[in-house]
Amino acid sequence: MSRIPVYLLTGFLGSGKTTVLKKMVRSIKDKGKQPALIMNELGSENVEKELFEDEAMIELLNGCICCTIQDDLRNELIQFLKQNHDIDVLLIEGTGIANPAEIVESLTHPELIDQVSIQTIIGMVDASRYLEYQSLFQSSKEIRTMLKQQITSSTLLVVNKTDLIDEKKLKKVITKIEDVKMKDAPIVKAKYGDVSEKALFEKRFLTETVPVNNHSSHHHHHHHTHPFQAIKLEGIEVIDKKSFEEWLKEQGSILRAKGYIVFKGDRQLYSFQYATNQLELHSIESGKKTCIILIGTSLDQEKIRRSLTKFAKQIG
Ligand SMILES: Nc1nc2c(ncn2[C@@H]2O[C@H](COP(=O)(O)OP(=O)(O)OP(=O)(O)O)[C@@H](O)[C@H]2O)c(=O)[nH]1
Repeated sequence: MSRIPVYLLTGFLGSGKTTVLKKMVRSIKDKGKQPALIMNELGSENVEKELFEDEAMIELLNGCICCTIQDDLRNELIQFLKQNHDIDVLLIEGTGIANPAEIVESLTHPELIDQVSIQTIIGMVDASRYLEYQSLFQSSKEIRTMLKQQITSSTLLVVNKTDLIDEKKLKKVITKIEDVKMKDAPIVKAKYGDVSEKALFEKRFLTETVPVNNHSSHHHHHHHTHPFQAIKLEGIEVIDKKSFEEWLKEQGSILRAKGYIVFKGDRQLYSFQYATNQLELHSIESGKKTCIILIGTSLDQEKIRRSLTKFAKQIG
């Protein structure tokens, strides 16, 4: 099944997300394709809804995708994709305070990862307020943390509202962003979100499914840079628990792992969560296929597949 391309837009309140979203909707429609939008508002009403009257839309109200309604996003999206087969592209705008990593989290859930393909995470930055938001005296720790999370998980950074500041201040803003952003994520300057289509739509996130028992050599070499990746490994029958933990820790560039596994000598199916070097296991009813989903930067899928093959018993 082919995955539906997904574009994520993130950025602090008022940074210009909706401005860019409108532009993206227009260019998708100009190509004769059908976009759908997911807009997430903190309040109980989405005031921007009327701007996108013609588009299929899921509204997630009364909460931020990143905290209270992550499960909602996943479930709504699963339902939505079942019912709307004519959608070509999905655009997701988080609230101004969403952490995009949490949206990536929902989209790479085992139930959803085969249906969607994140293309890029566009981080909007309000250049005219950035220094103020970073200032210890003028903002709060929460705001600084939020901005940092948004910038570190974006695969393209749009420094917007450059019309409101001078060249010197802009340079300072860009230097600060360069200090925290993902290595391969480019920075583009913009006024009213006037970023080229090429920059906005370029694929900068890779989602792949890799069968562990695939011994044939038709593995593709990706020459493009993908600063961010999600790899789904499938076809694993049982795995040795101790080796699995060690293996996860050895994969330095993994930010997050999850999936369903069965351990050697234990027929129980587990859902596992791995973050900040900690493995959490929850036994679940059988009925799900085993898989391991890895999210990280510069992952070498062939190396990962080979090292996993060493200690995992495979299906087929
Ligand atoms: N001066 C200036 N204003 C801009 C620019 N980009 C957007 N704006 C204006 O800033 C306001 C906020 O822009 P939006 O695109 O709604 O920002 P947003 O990130 O969606 O805002 P939230 O919904 O609060 O999260 C609007 O009035 C825009 O017209 C820019 O580059 N320069």
